Amino acid sequence: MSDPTPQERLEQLRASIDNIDAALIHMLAERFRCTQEVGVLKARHEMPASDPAREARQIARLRALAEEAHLDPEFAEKWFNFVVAEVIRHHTRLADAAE
Ligand SMILES: O=C(O)C(=O)C[C@]1(C(=O)O)C=C[C@@H](O)C=C1
Repeated sequence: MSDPTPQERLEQLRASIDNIDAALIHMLAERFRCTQEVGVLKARHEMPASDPAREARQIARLRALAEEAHLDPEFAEKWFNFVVAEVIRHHTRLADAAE
């Protein structure tokens, strides 16, 4: 079989990107389902919304995984901090509603 044209190769790659983006959305939704339950638990038991020690451990772990996977560890850390900021916002809202 002949090599794909540049346009065909672009379309093949975009089909893979579409699948990866869909998987990421589903994984993020699953993560937020878990953190939502964590938020309810924390609000009910008056636990602090954030846990900086847990975050530090997770950042170290994710940076190491990123390096192994040839992904920029700075990017991995930024992604984690971005997601955690949103989680803490949700936790805080739940705690305020429980007061
Ligand atoms: O593990 C927790 O205690 C959470 O609330 C979850 C989570 C996270 O999204 O990974 C969010 C906030 C905390 O500071 C630490 C971790």
